[in-house]
Amino acid sequence: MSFSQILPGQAAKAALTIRGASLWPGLLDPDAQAALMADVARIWAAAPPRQLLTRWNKPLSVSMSAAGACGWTSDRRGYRYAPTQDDGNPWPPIPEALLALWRAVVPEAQAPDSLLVNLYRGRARMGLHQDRDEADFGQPVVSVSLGDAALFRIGGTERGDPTESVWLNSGDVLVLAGSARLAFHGIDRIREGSSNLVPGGGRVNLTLRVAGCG
Ligand SMILES: O=C(O)CCC(=O)C(=O)O
Ligand SMILES: [Fe+2]
Repeated sequence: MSFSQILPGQAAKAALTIRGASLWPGLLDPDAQAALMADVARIWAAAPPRQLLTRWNKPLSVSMSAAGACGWTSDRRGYRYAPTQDDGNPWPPIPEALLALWRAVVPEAQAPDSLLVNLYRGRARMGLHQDRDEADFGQPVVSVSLGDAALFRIGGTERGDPTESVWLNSGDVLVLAGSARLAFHGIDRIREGSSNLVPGGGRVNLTLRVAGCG
């Protein structure tokens, strides 16, 4: 993939901002999206997606997998980054194409040590939340959308702050950094069948973070 040639120029100029978050619509072309989907299939072969339980013993509607030195997980003990899968196996590596994308869009940041792979099907959604299980909020969060479109909502650093919504489409890249790093955000719904990129349908979201385990 040719991120290293295309991206630095584009990454400097192509962003829209929404509540302080940077959005690059369509940064990944269809070939890059298909190659990333093949990377996701390899991650799923080593770490199958599953509906994690919350502290309240309720399953999340999104199915999750992970890659990297640690993987975000949830169970009755709460949310955390785990150094291995439940069966003790290591998480698969973060795909090289995503590491290259990270370097292109957030060149000043430390390398990511964790990738969360979210699968949304049917009525899956993600309630408004902050990403705050990481060690250093000075490091950004980079998220890539693949497959069906999703209605993304973002507000401020207080739960009651006003929010704005935008449809995220396949190939879009979003960065939460600076004042938006701790912004509340979530996914209200997906538009099922709006893409056929994901085998079996739905939407995949890839979120790269510096958890602090690398
Ligand atoms: O699916 C998305 O676009 C957002 C996912 C997210 O916010 C998260 O996994 O923390
Ligand atoms: Fe999040």
